[in-house]
Amino acid sequence: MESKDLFTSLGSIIASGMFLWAMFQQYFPYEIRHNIEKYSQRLVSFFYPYVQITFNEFTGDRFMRSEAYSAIENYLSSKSSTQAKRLKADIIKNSNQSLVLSMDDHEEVADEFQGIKLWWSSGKHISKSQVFSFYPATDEKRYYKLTFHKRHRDLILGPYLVSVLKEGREIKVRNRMRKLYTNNGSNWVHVLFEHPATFQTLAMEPAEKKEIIDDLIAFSKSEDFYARIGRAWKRGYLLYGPPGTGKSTMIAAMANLLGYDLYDLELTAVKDNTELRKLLIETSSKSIIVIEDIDCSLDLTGQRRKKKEKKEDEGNDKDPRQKLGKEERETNNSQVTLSGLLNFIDGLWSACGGERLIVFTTNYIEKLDPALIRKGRMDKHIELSHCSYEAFKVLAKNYLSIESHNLFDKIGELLGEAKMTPADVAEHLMPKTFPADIEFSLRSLNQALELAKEEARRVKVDDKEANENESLGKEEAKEEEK
Ligand SMILES: Nc1ncnc2c1ncn2[C@@H]1O[C@H](COP(=O)(O)OP(=O)(O)OP(=O)(O)O)[C@@H](O)[C@H]1O
Ligand SMILES: [Mg+2]
Repeated sequence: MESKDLFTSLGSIIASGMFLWAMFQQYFPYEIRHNIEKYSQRLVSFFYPYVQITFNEFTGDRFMRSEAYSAIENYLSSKSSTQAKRLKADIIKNSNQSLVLSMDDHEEVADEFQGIKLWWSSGKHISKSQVFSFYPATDEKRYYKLTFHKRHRDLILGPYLVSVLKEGREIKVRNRMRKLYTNNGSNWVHVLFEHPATFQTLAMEPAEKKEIIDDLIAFSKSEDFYARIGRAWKRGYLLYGPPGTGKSTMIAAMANLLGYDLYDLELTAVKDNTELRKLLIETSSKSIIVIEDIDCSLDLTGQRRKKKEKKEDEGNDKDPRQKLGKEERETNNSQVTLSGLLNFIDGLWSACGGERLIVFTTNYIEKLDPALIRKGRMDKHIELSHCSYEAFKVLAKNYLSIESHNLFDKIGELLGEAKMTPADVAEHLMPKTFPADIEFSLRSLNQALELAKEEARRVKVDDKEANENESLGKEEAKEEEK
């Protein structure tokens, strides 16, 4: 028998003794009773050197489940599945529909922290009114009880409980259903986020991919680092490249890698900076805030575009159709400004909650205001470009489950000359029959690449001719001038 069990039995004997005392207490005057209780408590704690802490499922507010209780439940789930004899099982509705096990009522599991042994037990109180009810007891109050030796009090109450709550919360985040939020005007609405993209299925150069994954994981683990250097725990990414190169796919892969929620912010639907601030304050920690096509969603080019529009409008005022277009544009126009957006990235609010990634995407990096993309705001710039041979191999593995084929070399060579996006390559590799006709898919891609190469060559010749004609024209003009 373990020493803790021995003490537990001793404790029960003493408790029984106390019960007997209680039976007689009505015959004793209050002072004597009080003294007896006081000394018996001391006696119990003298013989019973363990400390017990109870974590109730509901504290205070009956409808709010205690955060500590659910963190402990998650923390204990892996220990319960290996140690407890009776378990409770539940399905968590995340993308994997995983089964989560926890210990049933009145079970006990042991844990160890820095060589110290401690015990967690589960139990429930049933409120008196429910005990004799014919209906299922709904007023059950569950709790976890932690027992440890009193000489470890400081260590357990400090570092151990902190680590339990932290790990429990992390498990909860990993298991929870993640959400994709979109802004409907000034409110967020959400659906379950179930995008299957992962970095494994993302087609890009392996070294570059590894660098991004390492960067993301380092960010997610660097709470203490950001606190130490006095910066808000956030990081900005700018993804740029032509359409169909995998920018949106990479964002989904980021969310899946880190287990973060996604906030897809449609800036054109935000009325002004105040509304923007409200939306951003409502975002939760462990999330990615995405603004796609940043060059299209905001008048980031400042005065330039305004002037251009004004000029256009001056000329068009007489045409009623054009006028309608102008009015529409004005009503759709968001009043969010570049400085409002910069405030959102650097502002004080961004420190609330922490652990946020901010991702902008654009097809035209050169169109963006330098203030927006300077280092510190957008910490990492990632270019997603045309499909390379390495990227093609990932796609071939994803779509056709092949890692080599005699057409691979030819396709690799053509990819170097013809510019094709991963989206186009994927379209050719997508099986058109079941089971997939590998030969057909690769040949179709090969053919498309030949055509693209020919087209690229023709464009090059046309450009060259145009340049030659231009310089010839200039020379002729000079001659004429002479
Ligand atoms: N690098 C890639 N790896 C895997 N699949 C890709 C990649 N790039 C594109 N795809 C495929 O092409 C489709 C379009 O890609 P995606 O939407 O990510 O492009 P994008 O860069 O966001 O384009 P846009 O600039 O138009 O928003 C995706 O559904 C995906 O299946
Ligand atoms: Mg996209």
